[in-house]
Amino acid sequence: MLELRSITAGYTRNAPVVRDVSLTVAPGESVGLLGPSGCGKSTLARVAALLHRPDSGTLLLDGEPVRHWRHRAPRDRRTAFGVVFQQARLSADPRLPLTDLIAEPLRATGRGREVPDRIAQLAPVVGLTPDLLTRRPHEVSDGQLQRACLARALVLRPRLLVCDEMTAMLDASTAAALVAAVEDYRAATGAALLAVGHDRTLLERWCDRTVHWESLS
Ligand SMILES: Nc1ncnc2c1ncn2[C@@H]1O[C@H](COP(=O)(O)OP(=O)(O)OP(=O)(O)O)[C@@H](O)[C@H]1O
Repeated sequence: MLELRSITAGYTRNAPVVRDVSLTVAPGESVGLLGPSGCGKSTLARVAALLHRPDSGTLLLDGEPVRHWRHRAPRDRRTAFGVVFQQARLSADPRLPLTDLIAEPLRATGRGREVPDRIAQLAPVVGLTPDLLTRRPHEVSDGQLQRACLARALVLRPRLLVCDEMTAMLDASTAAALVAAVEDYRAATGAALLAVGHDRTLLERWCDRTVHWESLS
């Protein structure tokens, strides 16, 4: 469903951090992307999730080339992806109670009426109790906030999840709970997964196949 062909991307012209990288994620497949810190994994993950426009190369989604990234991408393409980042605090609006944080994508796509039902479905899936849902990010732990960020990523029922070091800041039991929540969602929906990280043991246990950064270009 997702094919990255010869992607070159970066933040300044003439100094790309991703050079000529190719990677495919088949429908329903889970792919682990392993590599050392700073090699460009997150940048590639952002390109894959349509959050960062590459300098060159082609991204095919369901065989169709993607021509627009970020807010210019058509809504049905943007909402095909659910993304979870490493640092929940950087990706969570500090003013919003967790329930509104999770509901953000529904409201942004004019589906606010679905909020109560989706919150009721997702809170137990990610292990958030009702008392936590009314708290703001500064009133919960990193692990609890990451649970909310995972629920937010799932709320529109994406066909592809991109988890960028989702568990890197978490203790082992929270990490295992979040991986289990992702796998339950994938088993129920057939969604695909691109999981980025540097923990070989975790990625090899979690994913159908794990590819090393150096083998991609
Ligand atoms: N917004 C940005 N502006 C400029 N340079 C950036 C930006 N984000 C990342 N970089 C640089 O791009 C390179 C690749 O970063 P990236 O975050 O993609 O690597 P990574 O493999 O995900 O690293 P880590 O495992 O440490 O998260 C690094 O040298 C980093 O300093």
